[in-house]
Amino acid sequence: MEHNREVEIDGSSNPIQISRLALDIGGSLIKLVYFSRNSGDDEDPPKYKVGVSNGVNGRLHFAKFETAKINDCLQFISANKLLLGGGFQHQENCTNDRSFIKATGGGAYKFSELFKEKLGISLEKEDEMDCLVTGANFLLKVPFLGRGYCMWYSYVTVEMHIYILEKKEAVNQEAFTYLNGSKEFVQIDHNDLYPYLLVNIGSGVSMIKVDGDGKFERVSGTSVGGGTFWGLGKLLTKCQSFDELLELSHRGDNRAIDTLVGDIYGGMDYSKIGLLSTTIASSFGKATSHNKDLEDYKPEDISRSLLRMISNNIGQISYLNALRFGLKRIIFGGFFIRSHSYTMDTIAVAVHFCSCVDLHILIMNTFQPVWSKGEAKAMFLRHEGFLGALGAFMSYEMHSLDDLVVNQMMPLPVNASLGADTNYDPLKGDLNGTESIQCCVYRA
Ligand SMILES: Nc1ncnc2c1ncn2[C@@H]1O[C@H](COP(=O)(O)OP(=O)(O)O)[C@@H](O)[C@H]1O
Ligand SMILES: CC(C)(COP(=O)(O)O)[C@@H](O)C(=O)NCCC(=O)O
Repeated sequence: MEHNREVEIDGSSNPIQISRLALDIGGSLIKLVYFSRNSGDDEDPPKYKVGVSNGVNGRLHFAKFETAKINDCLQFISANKLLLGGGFQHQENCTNDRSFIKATGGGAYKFSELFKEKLGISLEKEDEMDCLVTGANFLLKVPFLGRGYCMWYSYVTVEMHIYILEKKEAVNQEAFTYLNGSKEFVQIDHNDLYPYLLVNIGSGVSMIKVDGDGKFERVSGTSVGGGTFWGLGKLLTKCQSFDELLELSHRGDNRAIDTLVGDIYGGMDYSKIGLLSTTIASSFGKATSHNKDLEDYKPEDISRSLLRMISNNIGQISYLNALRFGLKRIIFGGFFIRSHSYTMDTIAVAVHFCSCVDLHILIMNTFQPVWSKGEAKAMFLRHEGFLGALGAFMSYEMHSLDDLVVNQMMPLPVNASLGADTNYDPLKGDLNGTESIQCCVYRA
C-alpha cells in the first residue's frame, strides 16, 4: 500500500500530495521524476481525461542534480518530503515502515548504502536499458492534442525549490526533428512507432533497437559521449560548468582548429567522393601545427570543434546502426543534447546527409542501402534526459503504459513561441527538467 500524505513543497498554503518518486542515478547526473496529485482546488479539472474512472490526476515533475553533488539531491528529497509518499511499501510489509523507491542507472548500485544511511530508504533497482525503453515509449505515445488548449505547468528550479503554476496555451508534443535551425514537432502514429533506434547519449552512449513495449536489444554503444565532451572540454578550456562549455560553443568557430577538406585540397571540393571543401576532413587537425600551443586557440573554438566532433561521430554511428537493421527512425535522448541547437543540427546532419551521401557513394557498388539519401530521420525529445527516470517511475506496480495516462501535456516555457521556435536558446530557458506533465495514474 502506498503512503500519500499531504506535504507543502511550493511554499504556498496549497499542499501538494506527493506520491511516487523514482530516480535515475547516472554517471554524470541524477534525474528525479515524481508524481504529485492535484490538490483539487488549485486547478481546473483536466480537459482531456483518458481512461477509466478510478485514476488519480496530477503532475509528473522533473528535477536533476550532478551525481558528484549527490548530497544536494538527498537534501532536496528530504527538504521537500518527497519520501513521505515517495515510494511504496512491500505488500507483505505494510505494517512495517520498510519503504523503497525505484531507481535505475549505475548509481542505484553504487549509492544504495548512502540512501539507506542518509534517508533510511532502500533503492529497488530496475534495469537501465529497460527503463530507457519504457520511458521513451511512454513519451512517444503521449497523445497529441493540437494547439490552443489550456495547459498547466509547474516550473522547478533545483536551487530555489520553487514551483510556479501558470496557465498557458501550448503545443503539446514530445518528439521533433531539427534541421538547419528549424524545429518541427512530429506526431507519430502509435501503430507505426516500431521498430526504431533509441540512442541515449549520457556519459556514454547506448544504442537500442526497440521493437515494442519491453521488446528491445542493445545493439551498439560508444564510450565517446557526453562525459567525453564535458571531460575533454573542461581540461582544454578550463571552464567550470557544462553550461559554460555549451555557452562557449555558441561563440566559437570550429574552422580555426578543424582541418577542412578545402584546407587539404587547396580550397576545392573533392566532389568525386561527395566531399565539399567545407566538410571537416580531420577534427582538431589544425592543432598539429608546430608553432601553436593550447593557449593559442580560443576556448570558444575548442568547445565548438569538440561538440561538433562528438555529435557528428554519434550521428554517424547511429546512422550505421539504423542502416544495419533497416530502421528509419532514430530517436536521440540523454542529457548531452540539452535541446542545444548546434548539437541537434550536427547530429541530424550526420544522420540525414553526410553519412547518407558519403556512404551511399562508398558502398553503392557492394551493398544496396535500405533507403535512399536523407531518408533516415533523426528525432529529439523534449524530456530527453528523463527517459530512464520515467521508466523507473513506471515500474511501480504498473506493468503497462495503460496505467499511466497523459491527458494534458507539454506546455511551452513562458518565453517560447508556439510552433517552431527556431530562435529558442536553451541556455536562457532550460526546457529540461522544468516542465511537468499533467497526467493520470491508475492504481496510484
Ligand atoms: N549540468 C550538467 N552537468 C554535467 N553534465 C551535463 C549537465 N547537463 C548536461 N550534461 C551532459 O549530459 C551528460 C549526462 O547525461 P545523462 O543522460 O544524465 O547521462 P548519465 O545517466 O550518464 O548521467 C553529461 O556527460 C554531459 O555531457
Ligand atoms: C555503461 C552505460 C550503459 C552507463 O550509462 P550512462 O550512465 O552513461 O547513461 C553507458 O555509459 C554506455 O553504454 N557506455 C558505452 C559503452 C560501450 O558500448 O562502449
